Amino acid sequence: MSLSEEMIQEAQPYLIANEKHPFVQGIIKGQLTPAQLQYYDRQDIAFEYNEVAVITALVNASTSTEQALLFQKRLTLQLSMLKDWLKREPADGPHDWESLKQAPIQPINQLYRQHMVATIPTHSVLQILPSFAAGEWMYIELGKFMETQTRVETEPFRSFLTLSNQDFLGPRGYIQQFFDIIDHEAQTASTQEQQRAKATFLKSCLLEWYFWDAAYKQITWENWQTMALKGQAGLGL
Ligand SMILES: Cc1ncc(C[n+]2csc(CCO)c2C)c(N)n1
Repeated sequence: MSLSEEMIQEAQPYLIANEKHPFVQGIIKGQLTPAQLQYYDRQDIAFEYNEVAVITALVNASTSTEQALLFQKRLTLQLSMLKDWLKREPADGPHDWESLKQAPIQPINQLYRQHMVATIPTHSVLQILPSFAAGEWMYIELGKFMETQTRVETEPFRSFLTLSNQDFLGPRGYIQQFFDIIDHEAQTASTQEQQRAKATFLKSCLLEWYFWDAAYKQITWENWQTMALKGQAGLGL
């Protein structure tokens, strides 16, 4: 079994957990509050800007010009998707990049972002790519799952986790090309390096679950602070 096949196989329990998360179920049933949706939106735009740094690092760490061009193409797509996203004006007012810069990065988002950027100093495609590819893989798989569900057809739920851009899919789609690169790089890596890459992939899958959870519960530094200073024990969020 190739390294990417091992990653995908071992990530299955995380995929199922993500499918079952009340936020994902809430998208299906159209049962999320504007505050939950707004929290997700703000945190996710900031998350995707952080991905720009990770994709840029992949361009730099590429082991062939072909790889560099693929990552560069993915980087351009990321920036154009972000541009479209920022252009949208949700009901609660415009969210241009200037005002988003003021939005605080909340705890789980910070943890996930730092997990990803921590791979950058390795200068290794095998270490950096799984941190990023896992999130992309998870969204693609959740998109396929959504197609099997009878879901609410009103916005904003209808477009959420809906596979629209075909560039991600198929044998020449981004995700398959990323897995092919992981397997190519694994050929010249030690067992320890391969295991580390897999652990990074799985940790991103776990943090995907916590990203939904943070939005569902609207976890902020402020309510963390309140809980701590009130002296309450446990994860009672
Ligand atoms: C928490 C979180 N994880 C991963 C992504 C990445 N992502 C989700 S959809 C998409 C484009 C493909 O449909 C990409 C890159 C994200 N935005 N938020």
